[in-house]
Amino acid sequence: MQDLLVFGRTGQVARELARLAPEARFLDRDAADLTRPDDCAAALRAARPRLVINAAAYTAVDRAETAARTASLVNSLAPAAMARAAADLNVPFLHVSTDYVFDGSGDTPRAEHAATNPLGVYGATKLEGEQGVIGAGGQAAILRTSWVFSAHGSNFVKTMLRLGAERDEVQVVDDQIGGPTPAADIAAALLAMGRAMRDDPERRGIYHFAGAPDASWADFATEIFAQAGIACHVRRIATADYPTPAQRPSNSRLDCAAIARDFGIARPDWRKGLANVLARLEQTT
Ligand SMILES: NC(=O)C1=CN([C@@H]2O[C@H](COP(=O)(O)OP(=O)(O)OC[C@H]3O[C@@H](n4cnc5c(N)ncnc54)[C@H](OP(=O)(O)O)[C@@H]3O)[C@@H](O)[C@H]2O)C=CC1
Ligand SMILES: Cc1cn([C@H]2C[C@H](O)[C@@H](COP(=O)(O)OP(=O)(O)O[C@H]3O[C@@H](C)C(=O)[C@@H](O)[C@H]3O)O2)c(=O)[nH]c1=O
Ligand SMILES: [Mg+2]
Repeated sequence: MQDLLVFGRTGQVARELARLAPEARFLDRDAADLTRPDDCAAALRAARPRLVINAAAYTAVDRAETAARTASLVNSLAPAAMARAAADLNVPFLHVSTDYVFDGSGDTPRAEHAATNPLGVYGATKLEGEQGVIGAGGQAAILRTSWVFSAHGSNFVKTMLRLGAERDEVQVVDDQIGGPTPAADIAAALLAMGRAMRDDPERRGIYHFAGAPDASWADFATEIFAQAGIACHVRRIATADYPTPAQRPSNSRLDCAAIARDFGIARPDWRKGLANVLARLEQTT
């Protein structure tokens, strides 16, 4: 895609965007540091893009609990500043957000308009980012996704492959349910949305997008070991038996009907995405 500007270069989603749209411009931390929101706005204005995607974020959920100031700059103030600059230039702005804006109560999938109530600093700063992006008043869309994995960066698949090689058993929570989502499918969805937004200035708003079928982290771990041929037993435990600094939502199910209706984008089967990621990891090791 021509004249596409992406904030982020090294992250999971950014790397998959680079595979699908190598001609785009990618700004890494040196080119645009999100702890400096004004610099990000200036970089956006200087690039004169026709479409902007923000794929950078502070994603260390537990560390965010004691780094609220940095998380707020990166996840809230920088995206808001980018969205205002994009609105001034009259170019569409796409932003990525998370299931962690919800508190995870209940056991049914949440739609876009469902009440938010983040449980931790990461989710709270991502929610403020959403509000800043929408509040900028331009043509903006937010893709809320969940449980992202890919061959790059740090994610649950790579953690399980590492632990599975070291141990006979891992203990994994079985009472948090959500949709694991391949970063490659997120990148494809963002590019499709971006094209549609450039063609139709009315297209904007919040959309949910997650892999199917919904699963627990223990289900996810079990499938990772099965596909990778690793003999490691998954002991299913309760969240209460896996204490972490930040609380995670129990119910991360996202209702993805709106993106299917408005953009024709269906939930991808994460088990196929997992096979692709394992094949790519196999090639590189
Ligand atoms: N990972 C997940 O499970 C989920 C992620 N999301 C959202 O999806 C989006 C993409 O996430 P994902 O690809 O997983 O992210 P990663 O954690 O893989 O990468 C984060 C990216 O943000 C960059 N970044 C962090 N801080 C700064 C900074 N101060 N200045 C510039 N760049 C910075 C990192 O750069 P560097 O390499 O220099 O640190 C890196 O490129 C984010 O908005 C995230 O909130 C939503 C749901 C789930
Ligand atoms: C490593 C490990 C984790 N767990 C649990 C902890 C947690 O509840 C769950 C997943 O662990 P993670 O550390 O990968 O989870 P986390 O980093 O919280 O993942 C989240 O990242 C942010 C950026 C998002 O936006 C979310 O959608 C989600 O993907 O599994 C175990 O039960 N056993 C283990 O051995
Ligand atoms: Mg993590």
